[in-house]
Amino acid sequence: MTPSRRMLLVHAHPDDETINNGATMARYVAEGAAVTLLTCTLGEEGEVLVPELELLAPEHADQLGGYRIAELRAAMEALGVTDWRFLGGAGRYRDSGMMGSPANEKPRAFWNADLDEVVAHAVAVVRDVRPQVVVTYDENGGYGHPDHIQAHRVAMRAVDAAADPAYRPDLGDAWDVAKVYWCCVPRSVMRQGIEALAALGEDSPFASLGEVDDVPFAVPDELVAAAVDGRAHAGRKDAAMRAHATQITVDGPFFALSNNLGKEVLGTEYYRLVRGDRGPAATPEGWEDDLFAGLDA
Ligand SMILES: CC(=O)N[C@H]1[C@@H](O[C@@H]2[C@H](O)[C@H](O)[C@@H](O)[C@H](O)[C@H]2O)O[C@H](CO)[C@@H](O)[C@@H]1O
Ligand SMILES: [Zn+2]
Repeated sequence: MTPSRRMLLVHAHPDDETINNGATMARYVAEGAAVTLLTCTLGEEGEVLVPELELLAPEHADQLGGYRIAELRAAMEALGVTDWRFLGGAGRYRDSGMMGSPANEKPRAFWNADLDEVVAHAVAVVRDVRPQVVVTYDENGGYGHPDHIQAHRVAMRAVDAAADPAYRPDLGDAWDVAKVYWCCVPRSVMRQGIEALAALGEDSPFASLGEVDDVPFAVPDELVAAAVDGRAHAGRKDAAMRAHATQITVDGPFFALSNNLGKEVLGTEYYRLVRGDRGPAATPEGWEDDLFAGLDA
């Protein structure tokens, strides 16, 4: 029987889901909600942090995408997520590389995809899953990665199109998503994380994140709508991060990507509400503590 509470997360690469929403996903799975992950690319253009796997990189054997499918499978097992899909099927859209990199020009790059085609693939998933809640990135993709920006565009257009009965009825009955959230980190929380990193001292394996204002996905606290306390599931998030070993180094409560920018493995994850009605204030800051708050799901 399909759970009454259903959420869909739209992400660009394998690892984004865990970094941004790993604790949230694990919590809602544990609470019996249906959690579906839609990943837009295989992450073929990523760097490789595991020395013995470095020949998988795009400039060598170009096999990283396939390998990251296995990493994603292990991460989903760690979080308890059983419904995870690739947009248009595994391998349809290629990781576009960082903004301005030569990979942006590759013909199959997600950044160059025909948006109408991509949105149709996404609408098919929305109308199949029928989520009350959709989670994706803000309009800058969090930090300006082209695939994140494209994933944001596809998700937002798919939410609108899926609700329109006149749009592609062959893709399923219209479905109106009740609430749409964008991932974020409150500036106040980011500031605490930077101070925690600094306290590790110069010999920390994780470089500091710099100043709060330098962190593009840190937003003023007043823009935040929800804080999901997933600390009871932080162990699952930690295991899922470790599953993405080619992309993420985890050391205790901190993790870093290949640019060594360290962040704290946050058990509490934060969201901006951009569609739908905000549920009742449930935290000292006046935020929701449940993405399904206010819904009779
Ligand atoms: C978290 C995320 O979106 N990772 C992307 C990103 O990876 C970055 C990229 O390899 C960059 O060169 C590094 O300096 C940085 O540390 C990485 O986070 O871009 C990759 C290429 O598009 C992508 O595969 C990866 O998932
Ligand atoms: Zn990404």
